[in-house]
Amino acid sequence: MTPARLFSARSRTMFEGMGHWASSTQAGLKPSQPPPRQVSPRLLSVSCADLVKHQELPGKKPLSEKKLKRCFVDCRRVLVCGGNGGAGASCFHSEPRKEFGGPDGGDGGNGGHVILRGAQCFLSGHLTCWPRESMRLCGGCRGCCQVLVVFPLTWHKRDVDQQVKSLSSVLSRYQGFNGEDGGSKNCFGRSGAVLYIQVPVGTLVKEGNRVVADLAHLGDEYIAALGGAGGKGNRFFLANDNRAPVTCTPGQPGQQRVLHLELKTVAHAGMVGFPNAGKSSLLRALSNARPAVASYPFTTLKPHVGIVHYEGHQQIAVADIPGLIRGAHQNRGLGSAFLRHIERCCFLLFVVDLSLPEPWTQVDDLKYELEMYEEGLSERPHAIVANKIDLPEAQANLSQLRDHMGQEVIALSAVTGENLEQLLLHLKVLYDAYMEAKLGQGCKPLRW
Ligand SMILES: Nc1nc2c(ncn2[C@@H]2O[C@H](COP(=O)(O)OP(=O)(O)OP(=O)(O)O)[C@@H](O)[C@H]2O)c(=O)[nH]1
Ligand SMILES: [Mg+2]
Repeated sequence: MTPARLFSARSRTMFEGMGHWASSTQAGLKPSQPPPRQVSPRLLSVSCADLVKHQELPGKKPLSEKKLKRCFVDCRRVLVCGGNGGAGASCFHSEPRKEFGGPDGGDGGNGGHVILRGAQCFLSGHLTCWPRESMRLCGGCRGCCQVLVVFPLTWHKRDVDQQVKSLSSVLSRYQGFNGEDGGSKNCFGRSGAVLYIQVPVGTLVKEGNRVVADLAHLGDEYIAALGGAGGKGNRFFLANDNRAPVTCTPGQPGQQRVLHLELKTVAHAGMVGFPNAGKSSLLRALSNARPAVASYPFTTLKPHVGIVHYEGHQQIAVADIPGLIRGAHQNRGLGSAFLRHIERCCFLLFVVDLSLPEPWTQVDDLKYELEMYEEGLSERPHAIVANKIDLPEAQANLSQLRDHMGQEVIALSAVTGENLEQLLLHLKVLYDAYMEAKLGQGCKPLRW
């Protein structure tokens, strides 16, 4: 299938050869097969390059990586307290000509639970107990349109944009809503509303060292703290041997727990590579994500996820993981903190800087680091992407890399857009294989 991105390119030239390309790829074109004769491969490359150049959004100043990093939090310690139950009432019915009407104290309402919910939402982790005037219904995404999500009125769209896939807005303490006390005339107190804490999909919930929940899918929920039961009113204690009970019970306090939230970025493909290999440049070329690009190492300080659109509304999420170096598993460079973001990726793209001598050593080192972090991680389905093919020294290294690897190497240039379409097609092949494997196992595949 042909990536829809190619069709949605702004370049007019793209559409000239589209008809042939679409029909032939739908007939089962493999990424290794050359495109059909009628279509000039150069035309496709040029359109990708155009895409790379024209992706800047007009009028929107991109935030610096440093500022984005400040907003990115992947660990949080949270104290969650369920709402307290309301107290039962103790009173007696009384009206003219019916002086001893019996006990009519109602029960207290139950305290509200505190629930963690995996949401792929532009709002994450916002407290729902701001003053009523500042409440807004979030209709912005599938994950939370039924939930009352509240945020301060002073926040702008740009502020909430940055909350995506981060625990930065999860507060250190959440208190559930209390149940109301019972009243006279058998009035039961209202139960406290459920307090939803929106956390990004891929959040692991730990209590001590024990993993208690894994919110790996959109809409996954975990009851972090139970609300306390409401107390009983004196009407509840009415019995044959006690026609006028005065007893009523107070509400139970809500459950209190200290939880550790840990975010592991969830994406279909994870880009792994040494600093300066061109991972961020590649993500910019493939998607609308805007990670910072610069010629110094460790430009990227947090994972970025970009979406690659394909025909039929299929979307593949690609994550740009900060650069790894030798010894990353021993906390060298940016350390092992970012290795955990690779764990959740369904398949990997090893991005190699082809302009450096002996580029195969980069792949070996990367695989070693992954293996040291978690056994079997380097065995995930993967592709080797040799970047910077536009540089003269890269051409000489390519054949050596191919000989050493003994598998397909996708040589491309993230800057000029040369051969990007081969990567797009290969991504789709990896994605299809992943979907098939998941459906074969009867598991729910990750959809974006
Ligand atoms: N000539 C050429 N330069 C490239 C290409 N891709 C990336 N670069 C350059 O390589 C440098 C590093 O690119 P980045 O995309 O920031 O690399 P990165 O892998 O994200 O680096 P870190 O964020 O530090 O891990 C930049 O100066 C890019 O312009 C390419 O295909 N050709
Ligand atoms: Mg980068």
